[in-house]
Amino acid sequence: MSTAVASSLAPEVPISDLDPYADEVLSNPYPYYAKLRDLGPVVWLDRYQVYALARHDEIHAVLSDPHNFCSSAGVGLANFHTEEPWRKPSIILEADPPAHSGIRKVVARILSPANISKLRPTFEAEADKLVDRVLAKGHFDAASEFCEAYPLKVFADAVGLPAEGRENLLPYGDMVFNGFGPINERFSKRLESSSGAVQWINNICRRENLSENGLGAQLYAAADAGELTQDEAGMLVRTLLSAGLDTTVFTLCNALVSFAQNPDQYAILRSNPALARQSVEEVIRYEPTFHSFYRTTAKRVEIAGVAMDTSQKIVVFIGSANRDPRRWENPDKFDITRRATGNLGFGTGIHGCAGQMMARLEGDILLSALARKMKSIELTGEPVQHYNNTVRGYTSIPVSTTTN
Ligand SMILES: CCOc1cccc(C(=O)O)c1
Repeated sequence: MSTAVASSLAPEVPISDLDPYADEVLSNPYPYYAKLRDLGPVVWLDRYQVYALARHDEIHAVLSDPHNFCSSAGVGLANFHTEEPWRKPSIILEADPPAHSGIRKVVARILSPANISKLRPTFEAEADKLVDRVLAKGHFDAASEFCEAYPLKVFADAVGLPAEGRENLLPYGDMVFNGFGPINERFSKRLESSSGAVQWINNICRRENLSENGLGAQLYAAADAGELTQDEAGMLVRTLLSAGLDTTVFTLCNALVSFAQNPDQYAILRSNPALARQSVEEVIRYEPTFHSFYRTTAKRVEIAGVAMDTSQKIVVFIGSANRDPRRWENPDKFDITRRATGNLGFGTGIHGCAGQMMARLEGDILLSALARKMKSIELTGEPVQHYNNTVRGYTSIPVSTTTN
């Protein structure tokens, strides 16, 4: 049916045979994004039978309009109206108003700056310990020994997880983010190898396995107060563990690689560590962890004059919106002095990332701790890219560093 729709619209909608999930595209998507932007505001991806948006304004408009472009049919390629989800849909990410609103209110309170700022002293102490440890080595893998280690310690502690079993977290997140793309080999291989991780996650989200006063316990306390059911509280702990680890790990990886590849920018941060928070924003714009997400038309609707039928999947390339010259001056330059707020790296609207203040807190604290003690950083080998259908980051970043 969608092909018929597309072919009847074909004169209006440029068709592309791009495979956004091909390794060579994932390794450097930006030239492909530029081609998509130049083709037009709406493009038909023939390979996946979906509409694609690559320009900032149309993406911003779709993400800001949950009534016409819904999330309850899934925010990946799979259309929950016609296919079984591989896991129980998220009650916040894959939900629409009104069901979404009450749930979001509880999560927003628990992840609010007021609530998470209490974590700052602990996050700062852990950042100083980790920075001292890796700088004492001088040569280390900034991905495995630094960018992964920090959220797996501070965020997992904040949620209230026990120390053992955390090796399941990144593989589980990798599966979740692969699951927003096609059921390709990358996803199927991860699904086969991670059944243990799925069991572990489902078990660890249970109230009795979490610490007394962590973010997980606060979700169950909201259930005790009648704001959620106990089941919903458990599902939201799963949300925290699905969305809050791989994303911050890769954001920190992208920050370290961006600074190592732009030493002039690191020198600016070094001269003023208070710029750490602003530089996190520029990292999220320049090298967002999230690259693509989907919405589904909830009725017959038009974008940029293109008429779409209901239940049509639309992929929005967030990584392209953040490099759109129609919105950003010199978009391909990593520039921590620019005002990067308002970029779409955390999405926007009612589904804007609920954990963005947590991500900023971790990035701000770890990068300023680094900037105070590390004089320089340089790559001693090619960073090893992590290939995933939705998120971009690294699994290995060999570096050498000098201190004050
Ligand atoms: C914007 C990222 O939000 C996410 C990502 C992955 C899983 C979930 C969830 O709610 O389980 C949420």
